[in-house]
Amino acid sequence: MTLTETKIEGCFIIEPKVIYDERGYFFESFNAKTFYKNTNAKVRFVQDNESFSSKGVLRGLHYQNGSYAQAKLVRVISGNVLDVAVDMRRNSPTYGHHVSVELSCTNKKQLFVPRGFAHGFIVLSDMAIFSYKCDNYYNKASEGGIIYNDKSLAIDWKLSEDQILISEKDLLLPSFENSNYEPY
Ligand SMILES: Cc1cn([C@H]2C[C@H](O)[C@@H](COP(=O)(O)OP(=O)(O)O[C@H]3O[C@H](C)C(=O)[C@H](O)[C@H]3O)O2)c(=O)[nH]c1=O
Repeated sequence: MTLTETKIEGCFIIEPKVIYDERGYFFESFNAKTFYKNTNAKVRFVQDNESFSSKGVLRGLHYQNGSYAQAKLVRVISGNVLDVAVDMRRNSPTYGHHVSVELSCTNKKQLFVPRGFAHGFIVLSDMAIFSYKCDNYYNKASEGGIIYNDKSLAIDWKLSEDQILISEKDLLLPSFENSNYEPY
């Protein structure tokens, strides 16, 4: 397993060691000892999520506020997505900056998104199964987010506007400047 810290401190790209043989492949999708040793992240994952989405579906940009903030370890089991994490930590030197990385069943890359980030992804393949670990439970009342096409963030989602499929809820999310983000 190799871990590479991104330009945003605390946000890591993880590439597992894949073992191929005549039957197919095997890799450890999570190993606590390696993960904690290499990220020094003080997280204890308590919830796994999985979602299925068709091409063009954009889920995000979401976070949970305050004490319900979630760190996430995200990966793609099938398909190919562009995954995006936006630094919402006002005291961070990379406040308002984002990381975007293609995660796919082919590259088997994972992204560790610490607490204090808005997170989302867009499906670039015909479909995608997205699987991730969270270090805090879902809490609907604490949900927040920012609109995907916020001008100040200028995220390149790779697909054209007419290809993007987004929920009514996500279309109503506020701009980055007007977000309701509460520090954890
Ligand atoms: C997140 C979540 C949702 N739900 C229920 C609530 C709704 O009835 C249904 C779909 O929820 P939602 O539309 O919020 O799902 P996504 O748009 O995929 O939300 C996720 O999108 C981006 C990618 C994220 O990083 C977050 O994990 C999460 O906000 O699942 C649950 O029961 N538990 C949960 O942990």
